[in-house]
Amino acid sequence: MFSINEMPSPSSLFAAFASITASIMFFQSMLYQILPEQVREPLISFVQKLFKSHKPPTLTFVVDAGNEFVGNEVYEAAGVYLDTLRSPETKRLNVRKNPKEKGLTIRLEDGEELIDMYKGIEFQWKFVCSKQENSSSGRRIPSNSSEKRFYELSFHKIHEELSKSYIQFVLDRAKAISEEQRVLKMHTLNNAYNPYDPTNWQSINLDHPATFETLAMDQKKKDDIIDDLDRFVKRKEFYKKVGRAWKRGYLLYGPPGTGKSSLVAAMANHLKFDVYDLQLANIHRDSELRRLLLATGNRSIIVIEDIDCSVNLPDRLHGVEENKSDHHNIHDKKSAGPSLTLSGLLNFIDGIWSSCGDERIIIFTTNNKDKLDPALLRPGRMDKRIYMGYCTFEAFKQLASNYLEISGDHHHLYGEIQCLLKKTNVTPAQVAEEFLKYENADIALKEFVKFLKGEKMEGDECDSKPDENTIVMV
Ligand SMILES: Nc1ncnc2c1ncn2[C@@H]1O[C@H](COP(=O)(O)OP(=O)(O)OP(=O)(O)O)[C@@H](O)[C@H]1O
Ligand SMILES: [Mg+2]
Repeated sequence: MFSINEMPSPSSLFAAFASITASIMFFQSMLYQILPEQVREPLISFVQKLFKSHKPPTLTFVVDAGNEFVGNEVYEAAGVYLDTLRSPETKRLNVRKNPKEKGLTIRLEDGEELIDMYKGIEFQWKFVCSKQENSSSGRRIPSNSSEKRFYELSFHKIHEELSKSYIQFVLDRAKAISEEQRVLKMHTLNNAYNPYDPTNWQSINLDHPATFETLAMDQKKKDDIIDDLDRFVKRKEFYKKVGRAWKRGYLLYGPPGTGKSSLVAAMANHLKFDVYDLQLANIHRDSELRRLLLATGNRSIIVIEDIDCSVNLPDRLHGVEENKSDHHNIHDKKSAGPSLTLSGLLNFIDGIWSSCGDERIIIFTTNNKDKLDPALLRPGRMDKRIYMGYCTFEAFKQLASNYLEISGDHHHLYGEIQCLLKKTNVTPAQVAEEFLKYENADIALKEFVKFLKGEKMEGDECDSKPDENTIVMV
């Protein structure tokens, strides 16, 4: 490039250096685009090793944990994301178990390094845990610790722009991973409920096994609910655009034992939302209701079970007047002042409170829809009403598959059972109860036929002769 007696100037040296660096980068991105995934990473890392002597200028971001008041999302995300990258060279990891979580939390230990490839470019992570000698130096140190923990993220200087999209990628991945690992919580009101204590919710892990797969319900209805939920969670921008609070109300109604509570659990498991079980009978005033609702987290389902009988809410129009006249409001007798009213509840459903949070689902359950105040059922309050009815043949087959491991539509008793179910009002809970009594599927079904005959209402007889060839089409 230069003749012997012609010394290169510093600027031409720098230009040559920059052009070599750019060529290497270009070569790497080309490799990234044209090579199949399996060989891409090893080849690129080989090329990088080849040029290792040619030390590129690096830029290092320090990602610290924040302080006790304001955390650092990038730090948290890095911990979660890096746990999914293991290098064969990793020697030490920090393992913890939070009593409230199911799994282990595994993080890098001091000095451990990892290399990640993003769009063909190398990003190097290092975890550092440094002891703080002098806590009066004015630097930010968590008050209960004399250690400073942080990650160093290093990369070639020319990739500063790309590093921002890489950090966004890490944040997004960590969010998705956390969602997968999320342990759902069931929040209930404290036993020693105190209306003046804002921390009245107590939580336990929600380990309800009900899922949409195991729920006995007609498939079309199930798909309709799943679609509705999925549409709701991905429409944040839409709700904002049309000026609506991002919430959805469901009313589940039907006889006892038809799966209303099971459906709530299936919804929570499907969406990975926490559940807040709001027992209205414990709440005395609208202000308490508001306080409790404000203390609920995002991505949650607020459930009010048996809305028709949990409280006797004063009528919306007569509200306080009725309380004063000592009508039949149970709360008013306990304390003076405005008690919990239907309008308080309606305000909350209408979303006045919802500016404080996102993604809330509100579910009311009842055995008697007709007893509800029509104001509760107005469109926009309860967006969807779902009837949970007596056991249909399709629901029965789902239960037979869950409890007796019978799959498909074939069993010589199915024809008779289908006929009997049409003439009987049995709930899925009763069917489940019968199935639990037997371990052998054939015996269970035979006994179940006897049970149905006992429950059967007057009407046509069903053919009780076993028919080996019955294939039931649904
Ligand atoms: N549709 C269903 N699918 C699967 N299991 C069901 C279904 N319905 C009821 N069960 C079984 O019966 C039990 C009781 O059902 P669940 O508590 O969901 O009924 P519910 O409609 O909420 O009753 P209630 O009106 O008394 O609150 C459940 O634990 C479950 O085992
Ligand atoms: Mg229930």
